[in-house]
Amino acid sequence: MLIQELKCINWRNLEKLNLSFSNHLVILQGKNAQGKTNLLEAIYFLSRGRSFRRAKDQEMITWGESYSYLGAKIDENGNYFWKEVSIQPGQKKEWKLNGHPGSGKKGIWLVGYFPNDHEIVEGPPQSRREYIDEAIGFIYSAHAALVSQYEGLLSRRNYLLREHANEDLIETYTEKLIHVGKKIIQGRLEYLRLYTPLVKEFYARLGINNQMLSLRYQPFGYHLNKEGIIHLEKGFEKVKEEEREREITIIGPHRDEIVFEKNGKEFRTFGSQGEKKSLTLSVKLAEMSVIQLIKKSKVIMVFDDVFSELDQHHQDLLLEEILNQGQVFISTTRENDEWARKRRNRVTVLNVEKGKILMGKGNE
Ligand SMILES: Nc1ncnc2c1ncn2[C@@H]1O[C@H](COP(=O)(O)OP(=O)(O)OP(=O)(O)O)[C@@H](O)[C@H]1O
Repeated sequence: MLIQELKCINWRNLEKLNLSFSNHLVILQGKNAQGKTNLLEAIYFLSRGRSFRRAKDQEMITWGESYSYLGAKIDENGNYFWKEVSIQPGQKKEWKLNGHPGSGKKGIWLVGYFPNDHEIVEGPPQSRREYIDEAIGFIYSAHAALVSQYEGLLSRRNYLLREHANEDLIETYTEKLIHVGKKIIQGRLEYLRLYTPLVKEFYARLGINNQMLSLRYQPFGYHLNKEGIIHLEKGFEKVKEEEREREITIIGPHRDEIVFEKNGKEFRTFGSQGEKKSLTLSVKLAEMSVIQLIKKSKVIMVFDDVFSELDQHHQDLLLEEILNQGQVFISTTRENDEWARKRRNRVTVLNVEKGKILMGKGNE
């Protein structure tokens, strides 16, 4: 899958853009605050239907303007389609596929890396749960629907516990929560079976190969045996009194943890900045690989400010890794990049300056 053309009108600080991409690797080079991230955000938005910044849609509109537009021509193994979105204040964003109304989530397989993704490794358990559920939900919309159903049930059950509601009614919600919760846990376990070896492989390939990296699913307050049997019912029985006392749902997939360890020590606490960055990148590259395996399509990747915290050796390893993948957009403040110059037949360098995109020196 490739973005062949990209059009932006009134997208954050970007001037009206009409870009076409011939190379698989596009490097957006520029000083701080020029619009590099805004361009990556536009590409991400077209694929995932929202900003990676979790910003409101209206924030995308250039200050002082009344609408925003994005459009991309996508090449999917020789089949072409256009995906477009328009945003206007006070209205729902409008998606079009080949000129017809469509869904924002359909069509473009993409994985993004942005600096706030370090939360996946260093953040609280919730960051990892949200990340995994979103990664699965991007491939299987049924998983996203289950997560949203679970959140609704959880909120209702917590309300009933707070209100000391009728026991039968609470139990009805316990059953529903267990039913949906098990499906979510099963989905996560299945995903992790495919995903874990890939994370380890990329982590080693990015140059950190003298460490035993492990990734495990840690259930909270219930037993999960080796065959993947989920004993949520017994778990709920055990915490019944405590739940009534604390007036909140204590166990379930909303409390589980996905633990990354290096040599048996938790990564979150013991990883160096560089190691954490390499792990976050491995996590994203593995996500890309899973999509490729399942969807049988090359995945577009966007990497924002990817080089900071990595030494030259690890930067080069990453670039070599990336060059073997699908279409990749990278933003960097590195100027006149030696690496890109050496490979200019395979790399397009674009300079981003005050919202304008200019052909970079590496292409001359
Ligand atoms: N809706 C908007 N309208 C106009 N400008 C905006 C809007 N939203 C953000 N900006 C501005 O866009 C500018 C560029 O932001 P961007 O995050 O793309 O920078 P960047 O080139 O990635 O820089 P850095 O290297 O510092 O991350 C910022 O100065 C920001 O204030």
